[in-house]
Amino acid sequence: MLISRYSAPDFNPYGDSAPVGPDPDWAAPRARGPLVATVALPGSKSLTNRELVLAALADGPSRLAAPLRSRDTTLMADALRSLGVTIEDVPPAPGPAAGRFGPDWLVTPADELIGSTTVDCGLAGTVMRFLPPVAALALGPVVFDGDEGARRRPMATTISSLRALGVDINADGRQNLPFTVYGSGSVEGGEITIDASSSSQFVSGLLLAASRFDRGLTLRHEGERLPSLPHIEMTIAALSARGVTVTSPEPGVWAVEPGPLAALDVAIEPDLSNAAPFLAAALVTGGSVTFVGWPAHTTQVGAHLAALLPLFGAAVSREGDRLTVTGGSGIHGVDLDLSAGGELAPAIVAIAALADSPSTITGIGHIRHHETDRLAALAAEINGLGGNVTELDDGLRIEPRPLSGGLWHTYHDHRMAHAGAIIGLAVDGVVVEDIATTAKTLPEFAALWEALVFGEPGQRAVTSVDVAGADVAGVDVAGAPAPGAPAPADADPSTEPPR
Ligand SMILES: O=C(O)C1=C[C@@H](OP(=O)(O)O)[C@@H](O)[C@H](O)C1
Ligand SMILES: C=C(OP(=O)(O)O)C(=O)O
Repeated sequence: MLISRYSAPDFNPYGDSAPVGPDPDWAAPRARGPLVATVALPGSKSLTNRELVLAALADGPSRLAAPLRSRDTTLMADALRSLGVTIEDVPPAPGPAAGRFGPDWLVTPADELIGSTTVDCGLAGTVMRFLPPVAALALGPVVFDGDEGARRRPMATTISSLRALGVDINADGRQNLPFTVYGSGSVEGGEITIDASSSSQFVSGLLLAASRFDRGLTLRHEGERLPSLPHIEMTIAALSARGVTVTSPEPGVWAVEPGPLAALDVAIEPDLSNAAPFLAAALVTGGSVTFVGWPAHTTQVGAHLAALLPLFGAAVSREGDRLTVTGGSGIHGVDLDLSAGGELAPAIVAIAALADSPSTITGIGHIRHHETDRLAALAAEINGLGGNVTELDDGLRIEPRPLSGGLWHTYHDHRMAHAGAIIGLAVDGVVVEDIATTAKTLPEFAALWEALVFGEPGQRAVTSVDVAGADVAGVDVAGAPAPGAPAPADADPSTEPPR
């Protein structure tokens, strides 16, 4: 049965006496037993923002089915519109996800990209690193700026690489936002060497636009590390699907042939990185969470969760497009190199903080440059609840300790909010600051999480956040633990930090 309890804007899960409305501080719901639920989530941020850029540079209109509607993707769409691209809501195309995630986006490229505009990057790495190469193809100046936190994110490689390609940029001596790209309508292209140690997005941003450069691009990375390789593979796969020839003659080198980008209708996969907190809930509460819409093949790094969560003690099974994570044998510490999937780190570290033995997560020095310094933020917040987390140069050492409630700061970071919610499942009195920050990639997060924890068995909670009448995302709450599921977290010392 469909119910709309959680879609009511003034729904208050804490009872009639508690305040309703946009309280920025959110009492993270505590699980009183194993959570058993089925979850469906909206589209991937990384896929939506790549396909928006590629569709804008293509040789004809492209339809994006089930795109993510969130702050990061709205900023991308608005920025492309201001460069002259038309992006309209259209009725969903027939297909398995038709209408489930609201209207499709129809992207019609401009005859000529126009500058003389300002791009608000918000805090979106994909907007600030993917769009300057596109702006270089426009005619006229394009100013790039963003949130205060965005002005701290590294941009030196974007600035220097475009300059090496002959593009005029005025950054007033800064290596960060704001800066102005003076697009001349074309980029000659050629061969350049960059250092993408602090973000794979520098590579993806150049590759996405490179087939539109007169001579294409040969890009070489030279630096101490190259994080988030799956995201670069996602870029290459998206380009190949549109007929662009991309090769990687050796690790850290990519060559993009000049030529047209084909128009293409694309169905956006659900966001598997945003699945992390929901799947973690199964592990933390000894319950069972099924994610519906898990792609058979994907370049999303969130797919690694199916291999990562068993390292902590979860059982993972798969039937068609349903991936089920079941907890119950406790949570065990892990030693893990997470360089391929730094964006999964906040959820992974939150799980590790509730484990029965220490964990060391390495290979993630670059996440100091994400929405916030995630190594410092995770250490500060877990330690603030009584934990024992030590910052390493490129990671964290987590020695689980009994945790107690308190304010969990989020630093404008959606995944810090997810991490606080995970810990709040097992610890009384965790209050997550500024839960609205989750709108960066999943505006429905709090509603879905409340449905997961407070939902009445057998009922379905849906949210319809920004598309009237659309079933944007949902949680089905099951009546009983899955067969073989363990006792409630309250009764399981391994998931219940003592206090
Ligand atoms: O290209 C992308 O869509 C992304 C690449 C990664 O960036 P980093 O390489 O900076 O970690 C990832 O963490 C980010 O969430 C999204
Ligand atoms: C690092 C992230 O975002 P961004 O795309 O802004 O870099 C993230 O979503 O975890």
